[in-house]
Amino acid sequence: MGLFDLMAGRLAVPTRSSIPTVPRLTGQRSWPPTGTQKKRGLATAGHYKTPKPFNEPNLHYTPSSPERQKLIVALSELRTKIPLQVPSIKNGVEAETKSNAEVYFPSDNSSVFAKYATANEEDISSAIEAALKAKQAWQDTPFTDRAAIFLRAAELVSKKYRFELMAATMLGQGKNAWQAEIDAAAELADFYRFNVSYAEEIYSRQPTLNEKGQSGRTDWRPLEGFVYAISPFNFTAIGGNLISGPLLLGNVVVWKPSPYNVYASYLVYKILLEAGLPPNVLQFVNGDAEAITKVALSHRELSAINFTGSSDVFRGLYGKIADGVKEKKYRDFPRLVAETSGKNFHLVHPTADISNAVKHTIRASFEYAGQKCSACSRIYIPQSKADQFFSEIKAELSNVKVGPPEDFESFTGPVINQAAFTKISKAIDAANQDGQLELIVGGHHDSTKGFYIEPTIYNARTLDHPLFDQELFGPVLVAYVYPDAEFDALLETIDKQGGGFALTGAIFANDPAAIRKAENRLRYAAGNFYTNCKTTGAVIGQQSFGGARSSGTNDKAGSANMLMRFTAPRTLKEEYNTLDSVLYPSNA
Ligand SMILES: NC(=O)c1ccc[n+]([C@@H]2O[C@H](COP(=O)([O-])OP(=O)(O)OC[C@H]3O[C@@H](n4cnc5c(N)ncnc54)[C@H](O)[C@@H]3O)[C@@H](O)[C@H]2O)c1
Ligand SMILES: N[C@@H](CCC=O)C(=O)O
Repeated sequence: MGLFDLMAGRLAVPTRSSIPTVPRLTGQRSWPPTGTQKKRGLATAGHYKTPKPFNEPNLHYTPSSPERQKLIVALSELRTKIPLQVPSIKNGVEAETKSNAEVYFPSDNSSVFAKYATANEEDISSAIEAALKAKQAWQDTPFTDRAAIFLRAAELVSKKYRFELMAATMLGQGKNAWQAEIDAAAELADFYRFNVSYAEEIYSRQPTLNEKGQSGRTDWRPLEGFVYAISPFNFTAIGGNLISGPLLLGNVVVWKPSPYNVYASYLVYKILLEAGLPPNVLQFVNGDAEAITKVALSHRELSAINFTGSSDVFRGLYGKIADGVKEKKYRDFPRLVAETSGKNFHLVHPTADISNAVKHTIRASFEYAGQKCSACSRIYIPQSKADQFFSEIKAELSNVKVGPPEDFESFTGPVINQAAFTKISKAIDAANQDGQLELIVGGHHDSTKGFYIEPTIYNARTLDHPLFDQELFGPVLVAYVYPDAEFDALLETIDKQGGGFALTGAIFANDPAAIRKAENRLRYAAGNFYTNCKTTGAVIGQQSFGGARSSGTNDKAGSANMLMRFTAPRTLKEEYNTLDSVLYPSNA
């Protein structure tokens, strides 16, 4: 089955063959392009329109569905290869592995999930130089061909490798089937398809006015040096996206994924090679985050950072880059693009449908153990509805199973690692003893086998409790019950608290005036604000994603705006006439 069959929408039957190791990739194109490939590119004349992007239809993994069967097979096949190996890669080929680091299963903390090769300073410098060397050929590659690689990758993600990517995401990151589906299958494919159309949209932005006898163009150049992408553990799609926007626009990228997502990221890297990405255009490096970053941030040709992770890490990067700029270390002022932490809120109005608000809150706070930057971790409930809210949420939570990702009944999985478990369990232990907090539900943790935290809700007696400001990144929700008449004043408090973050927020109400009031007063409290809907679950192409204040640079993942940050536009003007004289008529 070729690319065009896939693009025409004919479904490939997912095969259960696993992704081959890097040197044995079947579909990899040779690079630089051979004579034939070059000629084929040049023979194409016309303005190419990329296919209209669409959201990958979700599969639902119901008990007797074929997709559940395929996923089970993929999980057991992956398990036969444990511990999974992630080699170091040079020039797109597996290199001799110098040292190995290990990561454990979040659901089984005594078993190694994957081993990965760590790069030393010299390896990172070589990776940067190799990327820079590959840059000219890549940026000269017609957009049609760059786009085709990502469209092909979207097909590989959503079909041939769907279940393998999901299995890696489930075992490595502790996601259940649905969470893996919306991340590693759907969102990743969506990013690739939509980014192609965003890039096309940018390229089509051209001057519309010209003097007679002149023409103008905008040359949407890639940035001049290299982009350094650093991705978090919690979404396989985020790493895949951080690299794809810059690459599509002709940039070269050095990618350092999270160690806690290392294997799924490796699969993404290999899929891109199989889809035809020239090997050196993307450098996949693993190892000590600070050491790798030190080399990248010392390089004169660092042109941008594309970061997703915690605000504190980003603050450190920002500071180091600012120092470098002051010292004239860089040729450019490096672009800083970051999506970071949140302390996201649900605001329940007295007119809200409480049962609906309860269900959305459980999904927003406890799906994937609260490890989404968008997870709801603070909620404000009107006094008149508090009893109903708490009793319904307790009843609903009694049906929520906490357990390993491979158990299809599990709703809340483990948290990612020992550090996360220690941080969250300490906070719970302290909260359980805190006279200002009433435990509504949960409050237990257990790391005997995996890193499990029970979905936990506290009702705070005061609005100034520190839990309203601290991002725990776990399944812990703090509530405040407000007097119904104090809704307006509460809006001011919600805006001010939340640790300075401003990522996502939601109001549940059936009063249009209250909804508009909240939208207006909370204008800067969230980059994504939803009505009668949970704070999580932005869909690419529908809700571009990101927040300002301490939640990032708000360039919005899933938008042309984000891609724009990785271009250095050049303005071109051409005159077709000659000058008759130096002096202007007004000089007479
Ligand atoms: N806003 C968003 O879109 C978004 C999306 C996902 C996650 N997040 C945030 O990410 C965090 C969770 O992810 P995480 O635990 O992987 O975050 P993290 O900040 O610990 O790590 C993110 C990345 O930075 C690297 N890193 C860590 N320390 C570094 C250092 N000193 N120098 C350079 N790189 C360093 C890590 O290895 C990883 O690749 C949460 O705060 C969450 O809110 C935000
Ligand atoms: N975009 C995702 C969150 C990504 C961060 O972890 C959502 O909308 O839930």
